[in-house]
Amino acid sequence: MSPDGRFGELSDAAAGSAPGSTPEPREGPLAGPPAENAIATRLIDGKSYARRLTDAVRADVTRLKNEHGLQPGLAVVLVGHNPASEVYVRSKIAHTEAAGMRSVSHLLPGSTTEAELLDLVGRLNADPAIHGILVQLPLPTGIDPMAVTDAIHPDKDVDGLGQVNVGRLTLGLRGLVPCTPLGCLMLLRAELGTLRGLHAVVVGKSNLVGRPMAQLLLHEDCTVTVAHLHTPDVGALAAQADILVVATGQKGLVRRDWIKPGATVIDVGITRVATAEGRTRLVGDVQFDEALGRAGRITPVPGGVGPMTIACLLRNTLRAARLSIGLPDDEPALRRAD
Ligand SMILES: Nc1nc2c(c(=O)[nH]1)N[C@@H](CN(C=O)c1ccc(C(=O)N[C@@H](CCC(=O)O)C(=O)O)cc1)CN2
Ligand SMILES: [Mg+2]
Repeated sequence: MSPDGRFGELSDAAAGSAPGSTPEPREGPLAGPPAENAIATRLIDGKSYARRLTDAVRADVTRLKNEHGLQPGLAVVLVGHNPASEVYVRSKIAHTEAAGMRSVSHLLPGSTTEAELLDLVGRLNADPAIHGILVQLPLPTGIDPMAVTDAIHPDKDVDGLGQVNVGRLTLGLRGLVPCTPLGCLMLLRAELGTLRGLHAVVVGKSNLVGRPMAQLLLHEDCTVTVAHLHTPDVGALAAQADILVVATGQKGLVRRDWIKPGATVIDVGITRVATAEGRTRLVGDVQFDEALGRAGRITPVPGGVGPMTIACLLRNTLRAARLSIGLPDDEPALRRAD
């Protein structure tokens, strides 16, 4: 982000807002209102934002190949058989290839040891054709995720989870930012324009989402409250939020009275549940039907935050490749915390 707190040109364009401007209310799907005087809740179409970001990345990849003979390469590592992780990894590989990047995948058995995984990461660190390395989480028990994410070279750490990139984000220095919170921020900026002065409540304190999300919102000059499942009366805190980001993995945690009327709600949770018809469907951490008519804007599940995670992964990989040959960073530095 630039000194005025905005993302660079690509991110702004992809997320649909002109640099420095507050976007006009735009047309989009409106849900509700279920009752008179209720708010017409706007659904934030993450799929559409992600498509635009992915298109922009694909165009930049073509330019990078034509002008510099460089094809960005992403290595994805999956250990063991977790059905959800297998879906995400397949999707990452397909999107990487569709963006014109080189995709390398390592699908390892659940019996893989931490030492074997660290050895693979070391080889990928040394491979000049690989610009981004991603180890899919969660890892099987017995492998320390911190040790593995931290073994990835900081310049190839496209998940932004290693100590160096976490430190850079905290200090407001340029670095690679975790994909899901980066995607949430792009959605928020595109929908709301400046976030300065807004009260953001982040429910969830994971290294993957909650903590980096809070840091990003602080850099936007939000007042940030971080709550989690052990926070007493978390609903009353949430109800003070102009921006409510929920990333707990507790399906349906957020009820209607947790939402300040008109607030923007970003639902990061994804849980697969069985339906009465014997099928399955995905639900978020927010009781979606209760949020309609109450929230000003909300990300649906599916089709909200999830697609932005993969689009931001492509964006981070492109950035890592450009930086590897000394091209200027098109993502301006984060604002430094005072
Ligand atoms: N190393 C990482 N591991 C994990 C990450 C991550 O960012 N890095 N995030 C999640 C899983 N994830 C990507 O890995 C991910 C989750 C969800 C989606 C997504 O597009 N969801 C869709 C629905 C997909 C479906 O039908 O199942 C949506 O919400 O619309 C993409 C990526 C944990 N692990
Ligand atoms: Mg999630």
